[in-house]
Amino acid sequence: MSAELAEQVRQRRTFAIISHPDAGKTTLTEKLLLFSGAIQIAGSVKARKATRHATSDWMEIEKQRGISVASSVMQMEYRGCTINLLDTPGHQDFSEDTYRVLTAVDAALMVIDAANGVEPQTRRLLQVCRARNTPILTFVNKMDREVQEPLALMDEIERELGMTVVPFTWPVGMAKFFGGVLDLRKDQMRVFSPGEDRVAGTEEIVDGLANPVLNERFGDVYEQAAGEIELVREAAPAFDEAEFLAGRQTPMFFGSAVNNFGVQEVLDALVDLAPPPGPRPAIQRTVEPDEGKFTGVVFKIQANMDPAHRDRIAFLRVASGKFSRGMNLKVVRSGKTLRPNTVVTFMSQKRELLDEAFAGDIIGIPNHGVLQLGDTLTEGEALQFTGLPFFAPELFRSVEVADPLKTKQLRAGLTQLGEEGAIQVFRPMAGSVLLLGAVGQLQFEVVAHRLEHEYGVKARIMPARYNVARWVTCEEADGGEKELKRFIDANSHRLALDAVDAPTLLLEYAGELRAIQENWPKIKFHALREHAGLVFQQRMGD
Ligand SMILES: Nc1nc2c(ncn2[C@@H]2O[C@H](COP(=O)(O)OP(=O)(O)OP(=O)(O)O)[C@@H](O)[C@H]2O)c(=O)[nH]1
Repeated sequence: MSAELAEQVRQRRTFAIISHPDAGKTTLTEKLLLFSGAIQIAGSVKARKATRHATSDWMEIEKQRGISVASSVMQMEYRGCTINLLDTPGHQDFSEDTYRVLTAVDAALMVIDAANGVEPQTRRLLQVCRARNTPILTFVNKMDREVQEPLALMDEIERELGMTVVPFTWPVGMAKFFGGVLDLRKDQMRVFSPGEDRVAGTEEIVDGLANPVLNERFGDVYEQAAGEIELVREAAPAFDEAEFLAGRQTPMFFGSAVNNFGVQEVLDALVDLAPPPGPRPAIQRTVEPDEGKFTGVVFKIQANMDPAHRDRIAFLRVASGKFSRGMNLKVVRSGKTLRPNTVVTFMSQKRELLDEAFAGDIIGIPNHGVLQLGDTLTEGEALQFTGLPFFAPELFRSVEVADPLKTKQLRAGLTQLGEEGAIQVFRPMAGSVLLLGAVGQLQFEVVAHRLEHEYGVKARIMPARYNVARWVTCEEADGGEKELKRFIDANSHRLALDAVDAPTLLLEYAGELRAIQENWPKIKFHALREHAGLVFQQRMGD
């Protein structure tokens, strides 16, 4: 069994695709799936695009929710590997969700629009990848358009994202003079021909980067590319696997997703360079992927489209061992046992019933609230995986029901939406009005809409005076619980409890924080907390 398991793990790649909206993530995803033969026509990937023309933002989100259950995780087979591809929501208001998706992958594919270079959302996402040392592959897209010079792009990525860039391919020209890419490793040029429906692997290949044919055929743009390559070869370091795996060095590829050009190289790089599932830290110990026993962690919860059923899908990353349908799983937090029979996988864009899954795979477990974000599932062992982040909200609202008789429904609805990670809910220690905290404005609209349609509660969402939240803790050496209680007693008027009862300081101005920190040097203030009240020390700024 363990030899089989080790082999299954070795053949797995699990990665997220990240970019600023409109860089071509959807298009690239679709082409990757086409290449691997996972789909004939990337139906649901295309469908996602159609929703973009919806009239209002939250309606769009509503529609996307349904589609994205199917399209947010995709599995494909390529060159003997099982590749799990996780999509990340493009809208920055939903970046918390994206951050959590990034905890479930072993690598990330960054798509850059060659005209726009590094954009704000790329920067934010990269910060999270860097904090976790996630290896990153870079695809520079839209070379068929008027774009930035490749040297300038390379420089920008290095400077802005703090990684060394190692080009694996180099473009010859751009826009209508885009001739193709020089493959620096295979010593050949792949010639570009436009066409959305171009079949994989049919491009013309000319051997030898210095082949005189290239100069004759492409003239100036070839000469320029050859000159740039010389510069790059002198300046850029050689590819170093350890640096790549540590997230400090990124292989860079050029292409045009819409023209199906340069996509196969990316898929090959995922197989050849991206790492298989590795060990994952839990509070109690480190878990190896090829351990015999199953363990997994819930990193995303998504409500299903059918509000009448209220079922939700918990997305679980298998951290170790093998999952088989019908096996008993212990939810470590609650001690409850689950025996999921209708676990789904996401092969070929359809939710299919799944019989088995291995470390690295993503499985979906429909449930009615038994599973929460961050939950660890095991065959019995008491284990809690760490690392699922919750960010201190930056926007706050108070929430009340129009009809006081619906108070119970409001609380129930908010509890579920909070567990799903759609919003953060705080109960102030003084007073009874609930507070909502979000990272993006759109989250409030979605919550109001869903409260009404899924829970039958018309909620009044009103301005709140807070702008800053910090989770507070105190280490044992600094007085621990006792000192924390002293702090809480003295500040209860500006403290609230979050969904897992972690005490949180709420402030109107960031400036107040400094004064409080000075007065309470033994208390730690955190902008990021992990599931189960554990805390990251690190500040993840903008
Ligand atoms: N010219 C050109 N256009 C492209 C290329 N790849 C994608 N596009 C276009 O760029 C636009 C955005 O592409 P998408 O794939 O929808 O971008 P996205 O990153 O998924 O966007 P979000 O879903 O908003 O995150 C679409 O109109 C694509 O047709 C390319 O290689 N060349």
